Amino acid sequence: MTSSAWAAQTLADQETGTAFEHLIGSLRGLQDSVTSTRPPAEVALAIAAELRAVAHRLDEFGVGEADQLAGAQMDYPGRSQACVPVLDHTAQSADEVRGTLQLSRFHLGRNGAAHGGVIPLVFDEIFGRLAGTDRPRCRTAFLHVDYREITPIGRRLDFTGRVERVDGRKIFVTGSLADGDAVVAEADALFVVLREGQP
Ligand SMILES: CCCCCCCC(=O)SCCNC(=O)CCNC(=O)[C@H](O)C(C)(C)COP(=O)(O)OP(=O)(O)OC[C@H]1O[C@@H](n2cnc3c(N)ncnc32)[C@H](O)[C@@H]1OP(=O)(O)O
Repeated sequence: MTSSAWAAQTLADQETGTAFEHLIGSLRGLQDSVTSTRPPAEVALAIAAELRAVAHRLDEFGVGEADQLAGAQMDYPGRSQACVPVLDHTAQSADEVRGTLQLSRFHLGRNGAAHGGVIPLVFDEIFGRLAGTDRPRCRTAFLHVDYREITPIGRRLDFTGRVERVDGRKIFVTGSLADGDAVVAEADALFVVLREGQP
C-alpha cells in the first residue's frame, strides 16, 4: 500500500463517497453520449434545460475546494474527477507504475485519434500520482510529449511511468502509452517538490 501526497483532503463516509463516484460515472457517460449523438434541435434544447435543472439542484450543496469530493477520492481509479480519464493501475510503487486506460468519444480529436491535448493530461495524471507517492507534494515544472502514432479511442491502452532520478527537490519521470505492441506516445517530465507555503 502506497500513500500519496495528493491523498484526499476530504474523506467522505463510504456511502457518500460511493454515491458521488456514481454521480461522476454518470457524468462521464453523459459526456460521451452528448459527444457521440446528433439529436434534433427540440431534443437538444429539452435536454439542455434538463441539465440546467440538474445543475441548479446541486447549487445548494456547493462547497469550497477543501471540501469537494471531485478529484479527492484517491481510492477510485478516476479519483472522482470527470476531467481526467480513468487510470486502472495494475502495479504501483513509489518508483514505477503500470496500468491501463481507455479513451472514449469525449476525448476524440479527429479521424479516430484522441485529441492531442488529452495525451499530456493523461501523462500529467500518471506522473503526478507517481511523483507524489510516498513523497511530499510536488508540481509539474515541465512535461514533454512525443506523439509517435495516433492514440486511438475505444481501445484499452497500456501506460507506464517510472521515476528516473531524484535530485534534491527535483523528480524526473518518464513514461509511455501503448496500443498493444505499438508505443503511441512517450513523455518525460520534471516535478518539483513544493516548499513550505507554495500553492
Ligand atoms: C492525484 C493528482 C495527480 C495530478 C497532479 C497534477 C500535477 C500538476 O499538474 S501541478 C499543475 C501544473 N504545474 C504548475 O502549475 C506549476 C507552476 N510552476 C510552479 O509552481 C513553480 O515554477 C515550481 C513549483 C514548479 C518550481 O518553482 P520553485 O519551487 O520556485 O522552484 P525553483 O527554485 O525555481 O526550481 C527548483 C529546481 O527546479 C528547476 N526547475 C524549475 N522549473 C523548471 C523547468 N521548467 N525546467 C527545468 N528545470 C526547472 C530549477 O532550475 C531548480 O533546479 P536546481 O535546484 O538544480 O537549481
